[in-house]
Amino acid sequence: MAQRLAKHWCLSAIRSPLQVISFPALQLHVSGTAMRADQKDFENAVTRVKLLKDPGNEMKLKLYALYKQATEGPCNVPKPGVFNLINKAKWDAWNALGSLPKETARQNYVDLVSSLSSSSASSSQVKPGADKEQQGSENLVVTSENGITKIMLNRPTKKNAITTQMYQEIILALKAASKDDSTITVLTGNGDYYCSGNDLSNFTDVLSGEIEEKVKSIAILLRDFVDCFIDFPKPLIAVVNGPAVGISVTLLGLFDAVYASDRATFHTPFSQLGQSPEGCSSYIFPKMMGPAKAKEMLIFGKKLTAGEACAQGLVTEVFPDSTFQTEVWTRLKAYSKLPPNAMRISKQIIRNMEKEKLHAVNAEEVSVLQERWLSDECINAVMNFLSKRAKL
Ligand SMILES: CCCC/C=C/CC(=O)SCCNC(=O)CCNC(=O)[C@H](O)C(C)(C)COP(=O)(O)OP(=O)(O)OC[C@H]1O[C@@H](n2cnc3c(N)ncnc32)[C@H](O)[C@@H]1OP(=O)(O)O
Repeated sequence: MAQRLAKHWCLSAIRSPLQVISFPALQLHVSGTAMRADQKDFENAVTRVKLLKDPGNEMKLKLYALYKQATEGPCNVPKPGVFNLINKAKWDAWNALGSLPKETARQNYVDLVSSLSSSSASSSQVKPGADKEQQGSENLVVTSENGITKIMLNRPTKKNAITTQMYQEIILALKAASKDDSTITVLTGNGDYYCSGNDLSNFTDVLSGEIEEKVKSIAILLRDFVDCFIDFPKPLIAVVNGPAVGISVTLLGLFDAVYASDRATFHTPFSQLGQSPEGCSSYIFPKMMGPAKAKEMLIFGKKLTAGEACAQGLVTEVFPDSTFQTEVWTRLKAYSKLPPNAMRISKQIIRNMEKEKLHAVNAEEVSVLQERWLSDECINAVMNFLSKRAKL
């Protein structure tokens, strides 16, 4: 079974030989360690490493070598043949560690993952108080100006589909925005789409035997991601500039205002994808729009127009596309001048009634999804989407 799943999810591993080096391999020899890493630290680092921005092949080899040394000790397997490029590179890296003790390798692995995590974090943070500060990455542009922090999905050629790296960057951007001196935070998309949801390639960069681990790390990421929206302390506004799909729709229930262009549509094709709802929508949508309308969306995948979404309470207000940006940003500038503490406190008093419940719903949705991602229904639906687009 595991082999069959891995075969399905493995498509994207067929590019350059070193691209298929798997992430638990990511290790480097770092000396001068202050604290000893225990087995739990090591396991956490193994989980975290899969969520990092791709650090490049050289670093992946270092991580691989340290991982092998930490778990199996010195390399004593036969050297792969000269044409077996990937395995030979991995063997060379492991063998180069000689008789490094397992504990040292484990510590070095943990230290290296920490250093990679913090450099990836600092590269996407908005500095408090920045005026028109531009941060983030190519795919996520974060700016802060006139009391408004704007987080913009910037992958228009892929309809702003969210990669695992972008989930992490959004978490960091929200954490930074919660502490900066802006009064409101806005999430929007660049191009004709607001967001096409989860990037369906997120599961494909795995090697045989790694699918369960990968799914587990994505589940942790999803839970942290949604938790950030539940806990976000300031007014959070979605500027829905075009169609929205999947998780970008379900999350809207956690925003404080949702302004939509009349070109926007709202689509949650979970059953079609063999998946199930997330973003606390299984709880918020029925409360917001009544069970009948919520089930039409979440079970049957009915796509709503902006007007319909507004009538169901998912959208605050719809604007003509031709004047959307001007009208919405004028409105937001006015809101950003309201007393920030009063807004935070009002948000808090509303959210606190339900916070615990929302965290519990999030945990339950993620646990169900984790199983769904391993189901034939889900694998077949995602493979179907990806294979239609595969360029040979
Ligand atoms: C880690 C936590 C996981 C949380 C789980 C969340 C659940 C979800 O979000 S489920 C929703 C997943 N999203 C989808 O099912 C949408 C899939 N995309 C589409 O159906 C269509 O692309 C579209 C209706 C959004 C747009 O169709 P259109 O004909 O206008 O454009 P395309 O040619 O199809 O797309 C352009 C380009 O973008 C790529 N792309 C679009 N959406 C995604 C996506 N979700 N994942 C990966 N790639 C996507 C598409 O493949 C095209 O790429 P190429 O130009 O390279 O072929």
